[in-house]
Amino acid sequence: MAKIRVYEFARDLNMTNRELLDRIRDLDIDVSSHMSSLDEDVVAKVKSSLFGEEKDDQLEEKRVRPTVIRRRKVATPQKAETAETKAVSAQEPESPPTEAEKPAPAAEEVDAPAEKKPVVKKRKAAESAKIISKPVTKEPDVPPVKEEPEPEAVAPVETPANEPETTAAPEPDAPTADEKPPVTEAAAPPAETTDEDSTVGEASPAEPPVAEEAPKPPVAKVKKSKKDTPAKIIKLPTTPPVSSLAARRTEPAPPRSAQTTDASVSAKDKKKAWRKKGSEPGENRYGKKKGGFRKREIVEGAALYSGKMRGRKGRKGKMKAMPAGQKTQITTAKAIKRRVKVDETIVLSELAKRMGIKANEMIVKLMGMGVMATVNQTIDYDTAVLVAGEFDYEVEKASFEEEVILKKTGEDDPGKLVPRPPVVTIMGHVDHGKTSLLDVIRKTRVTEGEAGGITQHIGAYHVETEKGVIAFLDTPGHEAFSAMRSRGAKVTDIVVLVVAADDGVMPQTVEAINHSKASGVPIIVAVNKMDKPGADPDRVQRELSEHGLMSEAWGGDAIFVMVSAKEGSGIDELLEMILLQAEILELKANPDKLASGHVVEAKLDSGRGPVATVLVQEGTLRAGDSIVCGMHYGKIRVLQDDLSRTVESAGPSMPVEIVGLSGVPMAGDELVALADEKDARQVSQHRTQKQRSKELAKTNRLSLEGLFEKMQKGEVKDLNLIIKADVDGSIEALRDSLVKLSNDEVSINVVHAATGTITESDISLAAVSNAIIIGFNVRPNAKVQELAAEENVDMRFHNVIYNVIKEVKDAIVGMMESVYEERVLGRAEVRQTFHVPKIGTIAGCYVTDGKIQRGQLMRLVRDGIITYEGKNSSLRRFKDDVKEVQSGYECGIGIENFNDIKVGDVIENYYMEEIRPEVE
Ligand SMILES: Nc1nc2c(ncn2[C@@H]2O[C@H](COP(=O)(O)OP(=O)(O)OP(=O)(O)O)[C@@H](O)[C@H]2O)c(=O)[nH]1
Repeated sequence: MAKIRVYEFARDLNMTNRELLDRIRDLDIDVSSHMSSLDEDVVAKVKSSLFGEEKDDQLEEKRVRPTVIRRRKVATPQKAETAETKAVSAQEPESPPTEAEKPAPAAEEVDAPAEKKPVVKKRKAAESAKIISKPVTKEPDVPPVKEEPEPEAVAPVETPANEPETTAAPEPDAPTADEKPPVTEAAAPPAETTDEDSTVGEASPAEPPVAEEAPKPPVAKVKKSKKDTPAKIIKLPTTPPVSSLAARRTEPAPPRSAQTTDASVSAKDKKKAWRKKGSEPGENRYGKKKGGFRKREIVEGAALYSGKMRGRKGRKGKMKAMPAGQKTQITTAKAIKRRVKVDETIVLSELAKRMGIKANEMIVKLMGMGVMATVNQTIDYDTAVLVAGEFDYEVEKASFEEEVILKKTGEDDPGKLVPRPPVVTIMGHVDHGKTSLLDVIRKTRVTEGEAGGITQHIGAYHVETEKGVIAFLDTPGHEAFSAMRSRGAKVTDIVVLVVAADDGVMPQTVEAINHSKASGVPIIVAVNKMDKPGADPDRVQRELSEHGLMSEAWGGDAIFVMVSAKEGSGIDELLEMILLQAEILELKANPDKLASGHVVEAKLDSGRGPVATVLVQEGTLRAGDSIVCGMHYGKIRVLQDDLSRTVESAGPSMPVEIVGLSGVPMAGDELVALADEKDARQVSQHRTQKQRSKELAKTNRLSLEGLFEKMQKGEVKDLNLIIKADVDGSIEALRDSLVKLSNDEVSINVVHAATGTITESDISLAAVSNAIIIGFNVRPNAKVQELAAEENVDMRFHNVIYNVIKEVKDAIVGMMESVYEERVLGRAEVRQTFHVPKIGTIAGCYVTDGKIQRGQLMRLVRDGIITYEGKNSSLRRFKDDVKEVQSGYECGIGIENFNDIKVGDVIENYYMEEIRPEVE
């Protein structure tokens, strides 16, 4: 045998280097360190000395696990009987005296405290009796055991200095079968219990004498031995992983010398000892199935941190292996995922977001493609396709599921179709008597209430005649309303063309004929004003025949009816002809489904919010229905017929006014009722978004193209207009007639047109686009007026379309007559109203700005809309009549011939100043 180094020898003997060195030095052999080499004879000498000593000691072995047996030198009982042990025994009256004397409990002391040490450390030895009970009470499965406390009680004895080394000792010694007290056996917890459990269970049986263990060197040494003999320690599965960790944390290791030295004890003896513990070979020493033991292993050192054993402690303390963390992989989206859906336009940032790339990258790419775009800029579909292609993305045209949501069904089942009333549109030239004719039919006097005597917007009426029901659409007669008229024709079944017998065919008459023909709508000619002396029906027939309308009397198929709205003659015949024509048309609809129809007119009502006149074409519209109407949606709160009577439902061909929309729709917008309000909102939101993106894209394009155009045109000037009106119909009328005024020198553009009052954003837009604002039947508030003055924005207010057109026309041709410009004196807010008998309503006001003068012109503005224009009839402070009231004061204002004053209204006081045109 060659020389062997001390540490190798110690490892073979399962001893610590220090222990072995001590042994060797005890034999008077000179060794300097664990690295010293030992000769064969020295090794033999040491061995003999060691074996000789072992013979004195009892060798105790304990099978802790099926595969693990712990061996320990057992000290003599006399040595184990320390004073402390006795004390502990004395404190336990239940303990049989024999047990106290037994060496076994003392032997436990060596190991058992290892787990309990933290408790022991905190308390003095004198308190050990109290501490003793703790581990037992902690374990619900374990009944009070006399033996339990012993390890704790003894612990301080063994490590008087409370050295952490002792605490780190995790291995409870295996008691022999003989020594194990019966009580402990009964109380012993199952092997699967926690470390503490096992410690308690294993600690209770009789253990080898402590004497030899007690004076053992500090654990620091043992720790070294542990390091020196890693392989063997790993083989000992007694200590669960957590204990191993604890041992590592508390640097010094438990005294293991006994075990390590016993490692050489034959397996035969171990088995023998084991069999005594368990009644059956398949059971552990507690008679329990031993399956749980197999799973426990001691893991120490690097193994603890290896991926194999890394993991968390599962239920019952088992270590669950967890896969080692994987390196982050950069993946490329699948081809199917590299598709984005884009509407007609998309905001750049949104596209970048959908593609999962940075907006900056996209901007750079676009710049490379010659497109300058910012993050919030809208790009059209084609650009989106190109830029997405650069990033390997495909762009699909998003066909929003609007159709799916709206569930547009095809043809109705013929069995469900029932006859419906005809929808008749009355068309004709200005002042040929359309409204008068309808008046007679409806037997009302609508004409009188209209501003300027011209119909401003489409009205829809439901007329019940003796022969049947007819729905009438009263389209405005002015040329400006052509667009709306053509829209009206789409929902129209029959057109009644009114031609004044004394005037004959005029431009709008021809236009009406063309619209009707284009829509394929049959025409019934009503030759009106037959009562007039100059009436010449033959002339009308002749002129109309030139436009393809040949009367039956003249051998054609066009129906001509001679009427007089003034006298009411020929009306019945006209209605008869309409119903006859309707019969030929076989007009049918299915009333048993959700309604759909078109908006005839819409406005913002100060009290009711957005109000739309709709003509139901199919199905039945009911109060409470969820609807989507153009870009708006809502739930119908109120349904009213043309006579303002609340109705529950409206069937096909029934015009009704609806309240409950989120905004004011446009005339001609389609209305669809949906089963779910959520769907309605979704469709509306989608439409709004689409519209916004369209406008944004348009604005961007326009600015560039406009610049180019300007350069091309050279001297040509643009007149930009912003139109704000109370109702949509007026906007269309104004837009059409104003744009038509464009000539070679001036190009008129409507940059923005919307319903509602003039807002601050309108002023901003006018400022940047150098536009003139035309307010039709609307008034801005004081703040907006101030802003307009600041920005030098010209605002023009009118309530007759003709006047607007004339003003603009005159301005273009440079023939402006002296104009009267209004000068606002001041405004007062209505805070209270009083009714004074014989006088009417008096508004209790507070003058907010300027001053109010008696007898001056005034207008009543409610929610930005002009409700009334007239004069203030009275002005009082307290009971005195005054000429004027300055701002900051309260006053009472009476309005001439007007009593419908409400709290919150604003009274605007003004006068007209004549402005002479400047002579160039
Ligand atoms: N003598 C006579 N006058 C009529 C008759 N019908 C209408 N008028 C008059 O003709 C004028 C115009 O009538 P409206 O009904 O307003 O004509 P309109 O076509 O509706 O006009 P717009 O709304 O501007 O398109 C009014 O002064 C009526 O009194 C009629 O049968 N006989």
